Amino acid sequence: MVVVAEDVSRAYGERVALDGVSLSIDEGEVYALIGPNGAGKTTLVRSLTGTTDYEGRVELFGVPPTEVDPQRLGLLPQSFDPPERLTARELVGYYAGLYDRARPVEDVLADVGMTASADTWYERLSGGQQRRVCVAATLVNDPDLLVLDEPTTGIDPAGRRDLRDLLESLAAGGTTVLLTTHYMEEAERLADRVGLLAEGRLVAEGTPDALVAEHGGASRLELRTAADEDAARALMDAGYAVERTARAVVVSGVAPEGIGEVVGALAAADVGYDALSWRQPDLESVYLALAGADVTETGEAREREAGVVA
Ligand SMILES: Nc1ncnc2c1ncn2[C@@H]1O[C@H](COP(=O)(O)OP(=O)(O)OP(=O)(O)O)[C@@H](O)[C@H]1O
Repeated sequence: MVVVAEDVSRAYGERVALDGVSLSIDEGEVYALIGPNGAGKTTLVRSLTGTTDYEGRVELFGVPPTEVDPQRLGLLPQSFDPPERLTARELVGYYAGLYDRARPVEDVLADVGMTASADTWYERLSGGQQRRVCVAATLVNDPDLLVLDEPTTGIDPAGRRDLRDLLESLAAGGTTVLLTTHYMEEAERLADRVGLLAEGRLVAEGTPDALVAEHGGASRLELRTAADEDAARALMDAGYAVERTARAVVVSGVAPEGIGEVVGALAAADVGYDALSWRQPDLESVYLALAGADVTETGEAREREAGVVA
């Protein structure tokens, strides 16, 4: 095991930020920590990397975090304020200089898509470009364990995809990755295992598929109609499990091949509708079921992605 945490707790005065968290991460594994604002993700990352005090036991490569060879660890903190009057190239070069064995600066800049802007002062880069440079700084020592606290926040979708590809290829080469993210889709696609933190506790952990199967619930078929009540009644009479939300009538547990029958039941009752969308449960459903709060990727965004069926 590369990372082992046992019963890790941390309080800030009266405020309990972490409450007995245990987890372990294997070599080459990508582990994503998700959870609402204030759940304790950053506190856990800081405990695991020895950058805050904690109670409990933490070992990285079999030793306490403060004893780990810095050459083996790459850490991207949530807030990272490097000197601003340095160019991206100078900054990455500066971090490379801190290690005995560093990767060529140009290679690292290319990894994060910053070759073209390498000579721009850090302070003149966009927020997303700055985040890319910070990620580059964590890669210079070619670490065996990468710990990234919200690496993709502020990065545009194409950049997020590039970074995801990069992390995937690093993991395929044996690098162990622990990251936190508010993008459920990112955790789902990238992580071998996901841990959901809520109020300082690890409330669920597993592969994305296992979590979805266990906690994701049923598929949802959403109907937008001016005649909510008539639609709901017609579908209930036809034996469907129906729920009304503020903006839609939702039928749960309909398989894709059963959508036609739902449409038929509406037509038989002479109820029209404006739009219909179907969604299978995913990691966002798990998050909403267990942690309940807002997520960055809203339901509407997911619907646009899935496309309106009819
Ligand atoms: N330095 C600190 N002093 C006091 N309280 C803190 C400190 N750092 C974190 N906390 C509290 O600990 C709890 C956990 O915070 P933490 O930053 O670990 O959450 P998080 O899951 O990373 O949140 P976010 O998604 O917003 O980054 C919160 O209630 C927070 O207010």
